[in-house]
Amino acid sequence: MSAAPDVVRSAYVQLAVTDLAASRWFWVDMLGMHVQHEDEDALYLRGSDELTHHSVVLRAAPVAALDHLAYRVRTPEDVDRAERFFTELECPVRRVPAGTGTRGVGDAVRVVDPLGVPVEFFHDIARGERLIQRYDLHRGAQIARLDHYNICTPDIPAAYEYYKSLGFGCSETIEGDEHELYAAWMFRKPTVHDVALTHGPGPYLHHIGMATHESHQVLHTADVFGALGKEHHIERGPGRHGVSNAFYVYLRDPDGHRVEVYTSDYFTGDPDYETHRWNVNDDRRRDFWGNAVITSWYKEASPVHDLDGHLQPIAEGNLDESSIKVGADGLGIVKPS
Ligand SMILES: O=S(=O)(O)c1ccc(O)c(O)c1
Ligand SMILES: [Fe+2]
Repeated sequence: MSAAPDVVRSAYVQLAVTDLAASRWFWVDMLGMHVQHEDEDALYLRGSDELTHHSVVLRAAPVAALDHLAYRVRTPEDVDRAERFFTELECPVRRVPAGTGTRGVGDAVRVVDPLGVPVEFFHDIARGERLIQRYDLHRGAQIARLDHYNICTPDIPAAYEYYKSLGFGCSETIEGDEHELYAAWMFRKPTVHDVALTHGPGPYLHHIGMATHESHQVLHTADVFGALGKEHHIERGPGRHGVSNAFYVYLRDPDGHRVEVYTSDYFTGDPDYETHRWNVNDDRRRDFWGNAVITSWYKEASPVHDLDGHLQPIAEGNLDESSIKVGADGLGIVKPS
């Protein structure tokens, strides 16, 4: 097997959205992301800490879905490595030469990975103005940066092994009494995760985690949605996660794409970092204060495209979660209350 590409971090997401103006209100006016470029077809957005062209691309389309996730790799040669690695896995692979793909991004390769998720690997990307201390431009949720992706997949052990083969570490897991794996948080950058794997029917994009610097920004975000009578965009929280220890609120954008405003997780960069393991019956794992998790958080997620923009077929999860009450993990069967 050829060497895996050296992934640096989760870098940007491209979402298909059905109303660019409504999306602009949510992602720019409410979340406070900065517009790097916009035209009638798409918005290119980034957080205040981000020095590269964008971390979120919203593309006008008739159906809402994930176009692709994107990982930045360490060198241009790692784009070639990615092409070889996924070709050997017999995944759909497409080279996207500079200037033919996403605005601002150089030479890239797009694949449908073994989990059925469309993913781009790139190195070269245009730079943007340094906004870290442009406090005059920091607004809304004051999003600093893209932090992670959460994907729903029917076979967590297989997904875990796949991401391990890409060199990802594992910060935390949720496991059953017999150590069956319900969820795993995997990282390349030294924080809790670049990607989280959640058991259930898939492939789906469960959410995009966007980081702010402080928990008061999470609370303020919820207050502003409430003040505007837009509280229906708030799905879960604010609260404190067990896994990751982050403070969070989950929002749904106008198309239902789930966005987590997330802050205060922790460093995972030591070479001997050990995975922290939660039991699926510990009610503090998803919300450290034991608050139940709303059913929609388990049952709803964004469909994903293949490399030609067609929706991917969905496979059912392979773990029976019927014995676990709501607030467990994955997209479990919800027992009537
Ligand atoms: O709900 S969990 O505590 O499992 C959790 C932890 C970290 C996340 O980013 C997340 O979305 C969910
Ligand atoms: Fe998250």
